[in-house]
Amino acid sequence: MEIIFGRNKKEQLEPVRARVTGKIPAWLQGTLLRNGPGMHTVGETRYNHWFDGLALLHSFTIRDGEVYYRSKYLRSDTYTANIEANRIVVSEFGTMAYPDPCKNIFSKAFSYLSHTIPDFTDNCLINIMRCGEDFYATTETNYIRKINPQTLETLEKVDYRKYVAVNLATSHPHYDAAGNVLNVGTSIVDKGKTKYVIFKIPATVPGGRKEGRSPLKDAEVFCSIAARSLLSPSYYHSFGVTENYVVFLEQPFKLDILKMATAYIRGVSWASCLAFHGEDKTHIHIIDRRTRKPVLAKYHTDPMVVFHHVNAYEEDGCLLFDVIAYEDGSLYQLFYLANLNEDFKENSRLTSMPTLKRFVLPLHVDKNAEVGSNLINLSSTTARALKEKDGQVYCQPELLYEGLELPRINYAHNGKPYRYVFAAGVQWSPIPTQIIKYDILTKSSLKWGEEHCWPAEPLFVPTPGAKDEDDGIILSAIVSTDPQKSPFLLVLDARTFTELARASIDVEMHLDIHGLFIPDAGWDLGKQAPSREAPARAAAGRAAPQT
Ligand SMILES: CC1=C(/C=C/C(C)=C/C=C/C(C)=C/C=O)C(C)(C)CCC1
Ligand SMILES: [Fe+2]
Repeated sequence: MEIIFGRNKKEQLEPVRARVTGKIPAWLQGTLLRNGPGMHTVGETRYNHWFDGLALLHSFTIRDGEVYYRSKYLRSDTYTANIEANRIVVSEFGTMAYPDPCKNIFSKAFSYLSHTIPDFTDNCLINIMRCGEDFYATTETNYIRKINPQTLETLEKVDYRKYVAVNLATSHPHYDAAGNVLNVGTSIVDKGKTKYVIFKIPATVPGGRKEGRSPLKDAEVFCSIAARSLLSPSYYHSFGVTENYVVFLEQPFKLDILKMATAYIRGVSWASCLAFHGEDKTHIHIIDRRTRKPVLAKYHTDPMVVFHHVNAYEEDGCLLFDVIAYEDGSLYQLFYLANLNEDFKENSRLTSMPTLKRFVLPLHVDKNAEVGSNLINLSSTTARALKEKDGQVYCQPELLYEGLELPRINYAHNGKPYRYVFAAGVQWSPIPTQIIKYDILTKSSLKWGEEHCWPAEPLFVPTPGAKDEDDGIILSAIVSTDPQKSPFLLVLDARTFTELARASIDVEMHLDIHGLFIPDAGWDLGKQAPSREAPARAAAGRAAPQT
């Protein structure tokens, strides 16, 4: 398992042409851009956790039935500092690092103090975010790194704190039809308050964006939600949106700020400051996007841990939202590299299965409804919302499917009624062994799987002009545990889940986390790729994409 997880991957700077078997649809032209950890040791030092690894970007450029692969380490400040020192000098999620090997007691004390309020890492290894014509590698701290999606070069370091007061922010933003970004971050003990801040980054600005001006300059706070506790805000990894509402879960998986403030002195990682509180509830916050204020009703459910929201929408006066839920916070424990070794099957057993759950909330709570009555009357679901004595609403979800993670949908249906969830299928371990298409309407599923194959998050790309929700293809980067088998990009027909093509790559590839597809039509050729050939010309010459 060392090969898949703990071993450092080589970057592939020159695009390599893949061996394509089957037929890639002619309309599929663009770049699949992905992010994930690639380097787990620096010099003699090693990271403890898989989420600590230095970000390795990789891309698959699909042009006229051919696929070109390349990869490059994100040149974050963290990467540069580590490489220069030839050891890990910046702390990550599961590894606390000590920059200066302190020579005397005074400098040691000073060094501790200057780290009480930590400057987090810019090792943006989780996802890719699009802001107008710009692309950023993202993690969950206050930093994002602009990248060139074509050459995978690292550009500016952006500190969210310069534009909105957040110390942490998700790497799963939402986009509206115009490309405006909506995201959530946590503002920790700022002017005596800890809050969750929902902010918007406009894709364009009136009069056009000036060359070199960061879209972040035009970011605005949309709304904020006071955290229930000043010193223990919830940890969250994503959120949901409908046409008129934002769904934010304040779950009992919490960061302990006092523990974080003393972590450096105590020699423990950020991960050790994160804990699940099974005795607490999960509070469901619903913000009206029109008034930018929380709705009056108070909703809650049992303690759970959600990393990924799938989708949310409104129907008949109700708000429905689907999430992948766990019964506790043990998932992140499974990714310690010490467990991801030969005894991996034993050490990485899921104690709580990731389950697709549907919650349904009444948007208006009838004052006259009886205490204990179910406020949901939708024939499509068994989810319930019970009125409580104090007027609060207790939500009981419908269990839809067990054993799936890394969910994706046809994003044209984001915030709207939808039917299909594309996800990675997991069984006994958090590592996906299948790709699943789950049909919420018929409660049936289709699967793709192959021996020794570990699929990445399956991404849906719609056929141009598609009318049906599943008219499109699924892209997933597959790594293999069999050293004889090359990694490949899999192209599935999203409707039937049959394989259309695979593009095998004869170079090393890493297991990634998240990413996005950039259709060629979406390129602003002038800005993004000054030296890039027009797609038609590149195709004619059957050349690898130019840099
Ligand atoms: C560095 C750092 C953090 C990093 C969290 C990370 C890196 C989470 C990764 C999650 C993934 C990959 C989930 C996959 O679905 C925290 C906890 C926000 C706290 C502050 C410092
Ligand atoms: Fe995620």
